[in-house]
Amino acid sequence: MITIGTRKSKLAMWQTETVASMLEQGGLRTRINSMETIGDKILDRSIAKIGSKGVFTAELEEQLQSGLTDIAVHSAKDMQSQLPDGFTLIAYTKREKVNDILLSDDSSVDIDAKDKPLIIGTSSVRRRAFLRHYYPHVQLVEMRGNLQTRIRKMQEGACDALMLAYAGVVRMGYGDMIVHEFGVDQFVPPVGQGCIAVECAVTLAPEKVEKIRASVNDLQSEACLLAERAFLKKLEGGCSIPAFGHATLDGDELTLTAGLASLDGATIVRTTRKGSARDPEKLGIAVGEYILANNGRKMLAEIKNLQKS
Ligand SMILES: NCc1[nH]cc(CCC(=O)O)c1CC(=O)O
Repeated sequence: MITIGTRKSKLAMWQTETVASMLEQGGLRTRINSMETIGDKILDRSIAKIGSKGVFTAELEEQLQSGLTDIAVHSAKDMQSQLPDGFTLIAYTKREKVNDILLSDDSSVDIDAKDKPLIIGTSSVRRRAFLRHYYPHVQLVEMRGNLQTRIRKMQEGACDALMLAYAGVVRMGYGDMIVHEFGVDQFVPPVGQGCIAVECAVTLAPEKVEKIRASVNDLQSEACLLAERAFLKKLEGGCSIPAFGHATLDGDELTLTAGLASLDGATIVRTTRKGSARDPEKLGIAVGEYILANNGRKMLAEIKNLQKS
């Protein structure tokens, strides 16, 4: 029996049920133990302001630590690059499409019509920075809460469209409200987008770890995610900084595009590099070092300063 901890949100439950059914197909019995975390309860402040460290994960990790659960299922994107001591990610699912999209009730929404006013709801610092950079005519409003809440706020008039990850929107069944897909060349996705990650305590029995990996882990996703996460760790970042990183795999060759934007979108530093899939972290670290050395370190200090105020 594998006991799975998860947040209660619809997306978290969808992801957890997906992983549970992969485990069941691998011949393992499962039980789901869902809970509401601090991050789910605080909806009136942006995550960057609450302090992103573990607001969605700390309580799930307590359950892993105590042995109440064997694994926790998360959106890989929401995981800090440096997990607390004693925890590790052991499996990554095959990825959904990784790009961002615009969601709206109004199919006439056209972000490229630069003479038409457009209000977009998002609280992601990366999406805000990219929008300011590539679409300065767009007006931005803060938008938190789960997908269903955000759609309701949009329908009540808070904004014309929401900017979201394709993966979450399609998983929740709102694919028919997509009015625009952003290309990953300009809007480089955040580290981990579209992938589900399995976390456990380092004390979990190795036989269980192996069985879980055998039914859930996708080796290509894993190579990409290890490179992306090594990059983010080099920047000491999580989802509260406007960093981005997207790896793809072709045979044995990994390609990582990653970088950092300033909060106002005025400056974007990025690079693309190739490396071996046999050592994904080496590529992630090299790209992180390059970004830090090429204005990234200074930009990070400025970002942290602005977020304090
Ligand atoms: N930060 C919330 C979150 N975490 C994962 C997803 C979408 C699915 C994914 O990328 O795995 C979302 C919503 C969004 O960013 O639109």
